[in-house]
Amino acid sequence: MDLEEFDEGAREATAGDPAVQWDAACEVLGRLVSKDAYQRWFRSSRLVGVEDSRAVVAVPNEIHQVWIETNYLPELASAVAETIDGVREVKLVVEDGVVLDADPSRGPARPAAPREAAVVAPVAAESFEKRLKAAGLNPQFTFDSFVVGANSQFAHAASEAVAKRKGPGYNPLFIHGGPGLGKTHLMQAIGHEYLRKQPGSKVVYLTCEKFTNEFIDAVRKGDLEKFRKRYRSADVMLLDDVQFLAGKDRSQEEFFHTFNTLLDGRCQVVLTSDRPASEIKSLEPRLISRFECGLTVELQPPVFETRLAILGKKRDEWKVRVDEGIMRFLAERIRSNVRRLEGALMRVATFASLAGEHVTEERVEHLLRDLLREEAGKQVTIDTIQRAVADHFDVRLADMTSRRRPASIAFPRQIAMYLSRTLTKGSLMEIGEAFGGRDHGTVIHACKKIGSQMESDASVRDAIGVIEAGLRR
Ligand SMILES: Nc1ncnc2c1ncn2[C@@H]1O[C@H](COP(=O)(O)OP(=O)(O)OP(=O)(O)O)[C@@H](O)[C@H]1O
Repeated sequence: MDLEEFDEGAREATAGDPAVQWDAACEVLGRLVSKDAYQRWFRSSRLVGVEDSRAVVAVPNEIHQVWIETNYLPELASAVAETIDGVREVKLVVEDGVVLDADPSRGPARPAAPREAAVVAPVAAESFEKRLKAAGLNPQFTFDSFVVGANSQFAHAASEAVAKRKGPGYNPLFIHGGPGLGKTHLMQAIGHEYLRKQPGSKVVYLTCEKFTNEFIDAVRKGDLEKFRKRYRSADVMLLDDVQFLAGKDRSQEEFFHTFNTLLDGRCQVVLTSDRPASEIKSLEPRLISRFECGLTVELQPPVFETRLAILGKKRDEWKVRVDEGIMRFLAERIRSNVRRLEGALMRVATFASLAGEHVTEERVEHLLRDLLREEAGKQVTIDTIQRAVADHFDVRLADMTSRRRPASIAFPRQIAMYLSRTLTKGSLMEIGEAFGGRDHGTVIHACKKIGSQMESDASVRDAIGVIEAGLRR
């Protein structure tokens, strides 16, 4: 059937008037997309009709078709499904010879016969929110709500590339970093984007703890087949906190097979962990190498400007009022964990609204004393580095500052100097002073030596990685 025939057939088959139905759909659409997006992309579109539970929407040209298909299909589908009885799919077709008119003052665009079949989008009866919920996703965790800083630039770009299927071999994508730094947020943003662009895709988010518990349950009930089917048929699998697999041999075995099936079936897998795969204790080597065969990215703690931007974003999202000065105070004092930063903002905002008074820094200091004390304990100082390094190499803390020179002591001391230089703001003089009054030349020499050993010797790299991860936890 050609589309002109379809046009006629559809009109007859539809009980309602397409123009009236389109108006109703547009009313809903206007709430789902921005005013600007509505004017630009939908005002010159029209409903041709409905046939066999498929709504046919004509758009002025291919640019509209591609743009709507890529960016607004779920919203269009929801609006149409909500307002027209029995609609299960939306099809976009391109009008022939329509005048493209995005200016609302010029009246409605002139409809013409649809020319070309474009895309068929299945409309789930449920809303987008329901689909997010079914996938286990938090609706707030999107790319839009994620503030990108130097600490997260690479991880963010990789996640976007995966979501847009632009990465060549980013499978699996392995995101690691300390607690509360946005790993779950980024991972779920990928799932969110997939569902938005491909409403029919099966996105599964779950924590490794849940995976393990369900697996144990399935074994107990003799229900393994159902368990396998559920997870092995996903298009996108988002698995949070894989460090939880450490030491759980049977779960690792099952996970290994699930993982292989997913990758073989071209499912996109995204994993998060609080440390690099190679540092997860008691994790089978074959799993480590599987985890590392795609792309590994790290989230670092954000710098002051990024922390302030995150606070600004949350303040806007939550529509709360907190002074700029207090925001700066929070960004300055809470450095290691964005979740903690958010919690502090929420506490201050709640206090301000309940007490109805101007919140001073002294008041905030009192209000957040437990949190600020914990945070102060988290900060990496030359002292904490010396302790961590002495602990790791099993030497006495006093040897960090002593004059003793055997390699078994000089080497850890040089590593501690290197870490002090890279992880603290201490000057060469201050660092030298903290290591038993050594001069800045000694510190430079230690940093150069360890820096070049890091490049050539994997065991030095590993040792430093382990100490660093411990310091950040
Ligand atoms: N760059 C960011 N921009 C906006 N919000 C952020 C950012 N980073 C983290 N957050 C917020 O901080 C909170 C904690 O983030 P998330 O749960 O993703 O951390 P995580 O790294 O998975 O932590 P954990 O390892 O403890 O599970 C979330 O509410 C998230 O939205």
